[in-house]
Amino acid sequence: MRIAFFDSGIGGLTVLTEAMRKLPNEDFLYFADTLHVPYGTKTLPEVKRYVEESVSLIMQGDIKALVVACNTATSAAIEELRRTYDIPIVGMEPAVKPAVKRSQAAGKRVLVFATSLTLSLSKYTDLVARVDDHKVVDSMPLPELVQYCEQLQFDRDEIERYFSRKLAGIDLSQYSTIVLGCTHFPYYKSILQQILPPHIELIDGSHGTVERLCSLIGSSANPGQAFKGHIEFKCSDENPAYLDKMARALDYLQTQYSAQ
Ligand SMILES: N[C@@H](CCC(=O)O)C(=O)O
Repeated sequence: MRIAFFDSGIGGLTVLTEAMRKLPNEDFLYFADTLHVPYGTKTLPEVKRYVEESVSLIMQGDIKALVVACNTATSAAIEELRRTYDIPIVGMEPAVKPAVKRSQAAGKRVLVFATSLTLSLSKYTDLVARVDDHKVVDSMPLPELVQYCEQLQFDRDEIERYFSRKLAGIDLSQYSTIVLGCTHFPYYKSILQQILPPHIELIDGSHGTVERLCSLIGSSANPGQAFKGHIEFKCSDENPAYLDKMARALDYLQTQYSAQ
């Protein structure tokens, strides 16, 4: 039986990469909803429907656990999925709580990057209301970064120009922590580390999500071993070129990891 990963596109591969390191003996199915990517600029009813359709296809296979490796899909539909299927389902949400803790120790603010839909939904606004006692959390949607990522645009100069535009007018010295609240964004971790002031720490949810997966499937993390499992890639429009893109994106992430 395999563990399924699901995202609108290639974003969830950032979480799969972490799972391959921690669970090197598992087999995985990775499903991208290429018919409807991006999710983050669509409406809640649309995304709910796309997630339900995708997950019903995924569940036709021999699946022992599902990772919704997408903050937007999690915010929109995780409760419904958990009501419908009785296998372990792990979702993702922007890592606001640990970010607030770290920023308070430094006396600084937190900036959350996510999709427009994630930032507008109650799952996120309730989370911020719960943990942001001192009103230090600011949020910024980065829809273009999802598009760049889907085009495998990893050119440092291009991305640097994009962030200069986005962050113009923001005093980064006030921030200690940036939360990457969309699974497409960790592709840009090393570029961001080069272009942001060095005191800013980037955090994302991959590590916590895979820890949660390990505990739900009763498997202890086994890092350090080479990955020996099998990965099947699928996408909703069944485009062979996209399957190839997923393989290239996964290679890119593995190069990034091994360079760290
Ligand atoms: N992977 C993204 C979804 C991006 C999109 O489809 O707009 C997330 O974690 O939110």
